[in-house]
Parts: sequence; C-alpha cells; structure tokens
Amino acid sequence: MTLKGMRVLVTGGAGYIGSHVARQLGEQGCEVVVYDNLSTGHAWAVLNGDLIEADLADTKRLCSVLATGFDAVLHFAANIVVPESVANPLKYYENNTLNSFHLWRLCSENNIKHVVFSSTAAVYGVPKVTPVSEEAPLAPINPYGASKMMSERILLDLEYSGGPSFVSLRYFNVAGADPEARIGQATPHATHLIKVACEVAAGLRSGMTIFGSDYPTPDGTCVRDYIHVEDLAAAHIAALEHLSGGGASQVLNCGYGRGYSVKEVLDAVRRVTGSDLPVLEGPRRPGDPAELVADSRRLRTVLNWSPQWDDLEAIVATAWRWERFYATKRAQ
Ligand SMILES: NC(=O)c1ccc[n+]([C@@H]2O[C@H](COP(=O)([O-])OP(=O)(O)OC[C@H]3O[C@@H](n4cnc5c(N)ncnc54)[C@H](O)[C@@H]3O)[C@@H](O)[C@H]2O)c1
Ligand SMILES: O=c1ccn([C@@H]2O[C@H](COP(=O)(O)OP(=O)(O)O[C@H]3O[C@H](CO)[C@H](O)[C@H](O)[C@H]3O)[C@@H](O)[C@H]2O)c(=O)[nH]1
Repeated sequence: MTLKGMRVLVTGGAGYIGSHVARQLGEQGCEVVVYDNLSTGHAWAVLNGDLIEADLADTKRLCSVLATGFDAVLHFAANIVVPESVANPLKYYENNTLNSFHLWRLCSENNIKHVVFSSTAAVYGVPKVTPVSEEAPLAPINPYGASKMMSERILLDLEYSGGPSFVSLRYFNVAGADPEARIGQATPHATHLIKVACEVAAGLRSGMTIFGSDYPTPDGTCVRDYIHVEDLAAAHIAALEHLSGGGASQVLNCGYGRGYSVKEVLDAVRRVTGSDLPVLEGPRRPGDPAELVADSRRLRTVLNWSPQWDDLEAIVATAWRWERFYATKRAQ
C-alpha cells in the first residue's frame, strides 16, 4: 500500500515526535499540513509541508482547515508533562481530552476516513504484569494518562457509530533523534531521562538526580522500554498504510519489549558522550512505576513493523548528536 499523494493533517507536527513523523510522511510522498500552536514546538522543525500556526481550541479554524479535505489525521498535539498534569489537571483535560473530542467530532463531520492517535503507556498506570500487553487493565495514576485514556475511548466509541477508523499507538519511552540531526527533542525544560542526561553532558545543566534507587529491580532504579523516535515514526507510517489498505482499527503498544534501568541508561550516556555525568541519588519521583516494558508483539504482527534502531547506544548517540547541533543552533 503506497501513501504517495495522500493528504495528511498532522496536529503537533512542529513538536518532537510529530516532526519526525511529518518528515517521514514527506519522504513517502504524502502532502503534509501541520497544525500547531508552537507552544512547545518550533516552526524550523517542520521539514515537509505547510505549517498552519493555530490552536486546536480554535475549532472554527480547525474546521475550515479540515474542510479543505484530508485522507487522514495524525494527532500528536498535547501537553505531556506528568507532574504538571497533577498540579494542573484541568489544563490536561482541556488540551488533551476536550481538544481531542472536538478534533474527533470535526474529523467525523468532515468525512476524514482515518486517524492515528498518540497515546501513551501512562494509560496502564502501575501494571501488575510485565511486559504489558494491550489487554492489561487501564488504570492511569495521573491526569496526563487519564486524559489520553479518555481520548482513546471517545475515538473508539465514535468509530462504532461510523466515525473514522483509527490506530491508537501507546508509546513507551521515546528517545533519540533524526540520524542526520536536522530535528530532535527541543522541548524547553525537558524532563525525559536521556534528554536531561544529554543536556548535562553538554554542560547545559550542572548535574542531575536519579529519582529513586530502592526499587525492586536488579540495580534498584526504574526500568523503561526506550524506543527510537525513527522506529516510532515508522510505526505511524505502517499504521496509515494499514488503515488506508482497509485494515481494522487497532490499539498497539510501541516499544521494543525489553527494558533498561536508569543506571544502565546513564552508563550508556557516559560511554557515548565521554562525560563523567555528575549524578546524585535522590528520592523516588511520585507516580513512577518500577518497571514499564511493552509487549509489542501486536505491533510487529499487525503492522509488520520491525525496529531498525533497537540499540541503547545508538539511541543515545543520535540524541547526543542532536543535542550538540541544537546547542550550536541556539548560540547563533
Ligand atoms: N515524548 C514521549 O516520550 C511521549 C510518550 C508517550 C506519548 N507521547 C505523546 O506524543 C505526542 C507528542 O509528544 P512530543 O514528545 O512530541 O511533545 P511536544 O511537546 O514536542 O509536541 C507537542 C506539539 O503539540 C503542539 N500543541 C500542543 N497543544 C496544542 C494545541 N492546543 N493546538 C495546537 N498545537 C498544540 C506543541 O506546540 C508541540 O509542537 C503527545 O500527544 C504525547 O502525549 C509522548
Ligand atoms: O532527571 C531524571 C529524569 C528521569 N529519571 C527517571 O528515568 C525514568 C524515565 O523517566 P522519563 O521522565 O524519561 O519518562 P517516564 O517513564 O516518566 O514517562 C514517559 O513515558 C511514559 C510512558 O511510559 C509517558 O508516556 C510519559 O509521557 C513519558 O514522559 C523514570 O524512572 C524517572 O524517574 C531520573 O531518574 N532522573
């Protein structure tokens, strides 16, 4: 199934993950339109297609854009910081759930056939069984995860009533960057482990803290399933191929099915960057499950997806390359 010539709307396409997917869509010959308010995204990150600078809450604008006709919508736009969602839940329910609600409604009204949605492993909360399959109970422990769970559910119910077919991709821990370092994670005040560690190695932060070293894991630090953003972007391309080929709606975990501890990640960052990486051991961060690893068999089987970047050092190396490039870019 070729995507060539498809017209695709990408909300949040100026952000970290959306910009990588928009780039790959362009490489597949799609006509890409990015809809982004640039709250955490950057115009320079849109390497393919047109950027419409607008907010999802502006439903009039969104409707007029959708009315120009799209084959599919990929929805990335959201707020994504878990502790902020605890402190300010309404911001998350408004931007993530309410704005998704309006987007789904407008997709339906404008006869959009297919939707690919950025969901998260945070919908599982603290899973009882690991690796986590898509059948695990949904039990988010923070408003961020709950806001995404609700958006998924609305999409599901809408499809039953004739709305767009969809693939909800539940991302585990996304990391790495475009291997050519044209784009990468540029979120201000980032909280993600590999991004923070690369900022420390680049001298942009004086140090960092390991949030808890008394977890019931082999070295006492939390274990996560890190997926390279390029592989994740490829899963979106495969999801769109699946849907446009008449495939049924799906919910799919996105990870590699193996985990690394915080200490293992920091050692990889030391090896790649040559930095000593000054690190303190601190208390646990509230809401962190000890271990979160994806059962990704369904993604592999249904979408015939196979990773190209399943190597922690390669993930860190691309993130590090991007970090150095971005430091130079900011200094200019
Ligand atoms: N980064 C991760 O590890 C991770 C993990 C799981 C799920 N996700 C999901 O992936 C998606 C993308 O995350 P990211 O890491 O690229 O974050 P990001 O902050 O880099 O990208 C989000 C983009 O959405 C835009 N945006 C936000 N609210 C908007 C609005 N109301 N109207 C228009 N544009 C708006 C921002 O300007 C930004 O460009 C999110 O939905 C997030 O929940 C990310
Ligand atoms: O400075 C830091 C930053 C992180 N960590 C630890 O590193 C691990 C990974 O933390 P991240 O903040 O990088 O990622 P999370 O696992 O908390 O969450 C990420 O993955 C989730 C799904 O698994 C959600 O999707 C969420 O949006 C996304 O941020 C956690 O144990 C965290 O405590 C540290 O020790 N120090």
